[in-house]
Formats: sequence, C-alpha cells, structure tokens
Amino acid sequence: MDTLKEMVQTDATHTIGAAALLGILFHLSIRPIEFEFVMFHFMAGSLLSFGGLIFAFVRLSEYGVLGGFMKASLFAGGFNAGLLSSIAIYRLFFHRCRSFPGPFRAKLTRFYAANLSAENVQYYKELAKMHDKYGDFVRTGQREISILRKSAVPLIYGPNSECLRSTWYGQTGNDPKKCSIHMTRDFNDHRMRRRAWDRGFSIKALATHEPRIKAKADFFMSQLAKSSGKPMDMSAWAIGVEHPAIKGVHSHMAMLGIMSTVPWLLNVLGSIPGAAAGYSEFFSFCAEQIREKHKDGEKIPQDIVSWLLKAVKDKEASASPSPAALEDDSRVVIIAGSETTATTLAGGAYYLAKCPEKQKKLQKLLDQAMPGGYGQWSCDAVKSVSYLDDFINETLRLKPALLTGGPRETPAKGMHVDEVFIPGNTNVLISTHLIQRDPRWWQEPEEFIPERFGEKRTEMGTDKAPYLPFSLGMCLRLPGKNVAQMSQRTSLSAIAQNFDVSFAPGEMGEEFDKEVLDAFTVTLPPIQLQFTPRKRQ
Ligand code: HEM
Repeated sequence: MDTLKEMVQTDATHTIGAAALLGILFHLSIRPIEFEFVMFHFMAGSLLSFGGLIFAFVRLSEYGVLGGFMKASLFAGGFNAGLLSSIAIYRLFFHRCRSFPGPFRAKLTRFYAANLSAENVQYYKELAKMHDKYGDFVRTGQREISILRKSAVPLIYGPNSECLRSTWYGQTGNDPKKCSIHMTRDFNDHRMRRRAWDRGFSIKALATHEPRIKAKADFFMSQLAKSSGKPMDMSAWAIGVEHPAIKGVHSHMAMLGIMSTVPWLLNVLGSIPGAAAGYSEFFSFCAEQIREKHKDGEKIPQDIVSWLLKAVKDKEASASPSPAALEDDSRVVIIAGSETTATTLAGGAYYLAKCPEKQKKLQKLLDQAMPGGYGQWSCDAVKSVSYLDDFINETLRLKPALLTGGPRETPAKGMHVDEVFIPGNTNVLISTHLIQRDPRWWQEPEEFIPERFGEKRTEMGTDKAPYLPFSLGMCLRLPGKNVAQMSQRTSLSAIAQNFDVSFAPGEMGEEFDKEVLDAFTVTLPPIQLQFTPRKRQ
C-alpha cells in the first residue's frame, strides 16, 4: 500500500499542475460557445475520459487498478480545479458584466439562483430583495442582468427588439426542428411558424372556440350551484378536473421551476435516458391527442392543435417542422393555455371576494347589459361591459400568471437602457411582478383599482406605465391573449352574474395573496371562497 502511495505521490504535483493547466486552456477555448448545449456531452465525455485514463495508467505503467484510479483521480481533480478557478476568476474580474452589482455568489454561478428558488419556490421575493439592495440593474447570474426600468420593456420584449431568446429556451433540447414554437430561438423560424398559429387564433377560428368556452363555463356554474354557499378551494377549482397525465406535469411544476434557473440542467437531465420518465404519460397523452385528430380529419379545424395539424397536412412552410415539434407545440397549448387561464380566473374570483364594492359595480353593469340574467348571456353583451376587461386587466397587473419575463440575449453590439450600457450577449430579463407594482409608474400600486384601466386611465397614468402580463411578443399579439380574454370574460361574467362571492369563514386571503409559488407559471395556494346564488332584484 505504501509503495502504491509513493508511486502516485512521486509526480503528483506534476500531474495536478499539468491537468490544471489543461483545465484553464479548456476554459479559454470554450468561452465563445454556448456551452449549455454541449454540457451533457461534456459530462458524458468526462466520465468516459476518466475511465480511459484509469485504463491508460494501468496499461501503460506499472500501476494496478487502484493506483490507476488514484492517478486518474488526481488528474481529474487538477483539471477541475484549473477549470473552475479559471471560470471563477474570469467571472469575477474579467467578465463583461463585472461592473454590475449583485450578490457575490450570483456572479459565480446560476446554482445560487437555484438554491434561492429551492428554499420556498419563491424566487420572485428574492429578486425583490436584490433589487431593493442593488438598484434597477442587478447581476443575477454570471451573464444575467435583471432590470427594473420601464424603458427596458420594449427594448427587451417589444416587437422591434434586437434581443433574442436566451439559452433558457434550449432547455427541452438543442434541435430547433424538434421543439415547440415557444422554444424556437431563431427569429425567422419563429416568425415563419407563427403563421400557422395565426390561423388558429384568427377571428374566424375564435368563433369556433366561443361555444365550447361557454359550455365549460355553464358546467362550472352548475358545479358552483351544487355546492352553493359551501366553502370551495377556488385555486383547485379553476384548474378543474385534470386529466391524470396533466396532473403528473402539474405535480412536477415546482421542481421544473427550481431547475430551470440553471439553463443547462433540464437539458442535461432530458438527455439522460429515462430521466424524463415522470413526464412520459403526459408526452404519450399529447401524442395520442394528435393521432386522434389525424383520424378525425375535420374539414374546419375546431381547436388550435387541429389548425397546427392542418398546416402539417397541407405541407405549409409554417407547419411544425417534425412530428416531435408538433407534439411539443401541443404540450405548449396545454400548459401555456390551461395553467395561465386557471390562475388568472382564481385571481379574479379572489378580488371579487376581497373587494365587495367592485363586485357590486361589476354585477350592476352586467345586469344592465343583460337584464334577463344569465339566460340572456352573449359574447357581444359581455364585450360591451368594459369594466369587466378593466377588472381582468387589473387582476393580471397584480397577479400575472408568469411572474418573470423569459430571459432574452442582448445583440452582440450590446444595448443602452437609459444611461446604462448592457454588454452584448448578456441575458436580460424583467420581473413582471415587480415592474407592475412599481410606485414610480403605478399610483397606489398595491391597491386593486380596475378603474385605472377605465375612467381613471389618464388620471392614474396607466398608458405610460409598464404592463406586460402577456409579454409583448406573440402571446400578446396573437394566440393567448384573444383566447385568454374570451375565456376570462366568459367565466368571470358568469360567476358575477350568478353568484355573490365572499371569503369563507376564517379565510383572510393572506396566504393566497402573498405566498404564491414561482414554478415558471404561478402555483397558487388554496383559497376558500363561498359562492352564494344571487337574489336578483
Ligand atoms: C391569462 C392567460 C395567459 C397569460 C397571462 C399568458 C402569458 C404568456 C406570456 C407572458 C408568454 C411569454 C412567455 C415567454 O416569454 O417565455 C406567453 C407565451 C405563450 N402563450 Fe400565453 N398566456 C395566457 C394564455 C394563453 C393561452 C390561452 C394560450 C393558447 C392556448 C397561450 C399560448 C401561448 C403560446 C403559444 C406562447 C408562446 C409564444 C411564443 O413562443 O411566441 N397563452 N404567454
């Protein structure tokens, strides 16, 4: 054993030194590339190299397997020490973002954000603390700046923005031909694919959604009527009866939220065979839905996925480029469409209960538009009640379904946000939750005042305030907003027409208001509400 130790220790310093140097050179050589995308290959390669080193030391020298293993370990240790020290020194002292203030550990690694997020899955609160401490520009990752400036909103998310989607959008895979539109990073590919979605959300297509949304609202009303006056957890009810496959995904949302703070982590896990087994049921469910729709062969597509399928069948340039991409698109429809709509509806019901005078006002206006009651409900009548939209807009201001906008990457030349220059190829993002409550732009920011989107618009300066619950890109301009608006209008008006909403005894709404989880989309704490059938005068 002693001889073995001697053998390994004799030239340990040289081994470690050479390996560390190699580690530094490796770091310098990979700096220009988006290493997140090859992280899995790097890890797999490292393991193979380690095995190869042991083999080489055993075969090419007098070491036994244990000696070879120790020698290889020394080499790997030296390499990693060199690599990590070089990365740390570079990130702290030479990185283009070095002048931005932020927590020390955030400058070194995104695992800092993952750690903060893992504590309570409330990274948005941590972000608020960082902005309080460091100001409007905070370095929240080695190359990530969180910004709280109104002027940054169009620069980062606007239709003419020069920023592109960051590596965060590479989490589900590296192949642009196999991913959903949401994860498509190339500007032109994205624009092309949007055309297929446009058709699914055109005015004509929306007409086919209307009766289906109304039928769902009717069913919801009948369920509320059954439990009339008894406490109900609105957070659970808004999600509705979940298909078991979708339930599986929802139960993993918190974990996804934490892991997605490190852009390459999900990518690496997804590349490990079997690691995504928890989602396999959901994946098969989506694939099955598409197969069924293929068989259906509807002449006029009745829903969004059918429109996407039609584009594939018609071999349009805008079609999802592969079966895998089409399935991923269908997953986006389910997750992006259901989760966001449900949390917004629960938020709306919460504000009906919290602000009885606003509820009364809404009910009065709905009654005026439809004097015959719910039996007289129509889309056009509901649209005429602009206060309903103001109510929904204010709900989305205080309770956006996505608390933080997805990170974007600045163009290589960098960009200015007011007086501050943000270097090129830097990830930038804006906290929707923070900027929509910022007192610099929003009067009485913590108060629920739907009138700020209506008659008090000018007085309260709403048009000049930053507002981006649908981001400023595609969800705002095309798909989500129209459908979301239609379903919010339908369900909220139906609730307000049929029921008086109040907090159940003992419910203060505090936890619902203050303790939401940031799991990419919002996960709501329970809220016990009472829906008492209205006595119409
Ligand atoms: C209240 C409801 C909704 C809210 C607040 C909302 C919000 C958002 C936001 C903030 C984004 C941008 C995400 C990012 O930048 O990474 C987004 C994207 C998206 N949403 Fe929505 N959404 C809602 C409902 C819907 C619905 C009902 C659908 C469709 C069925 C939908 C489809 C999409 C799609 C396809 C994208 C990706 C767009 C793209 O890649 O350009 N959303 N949504």
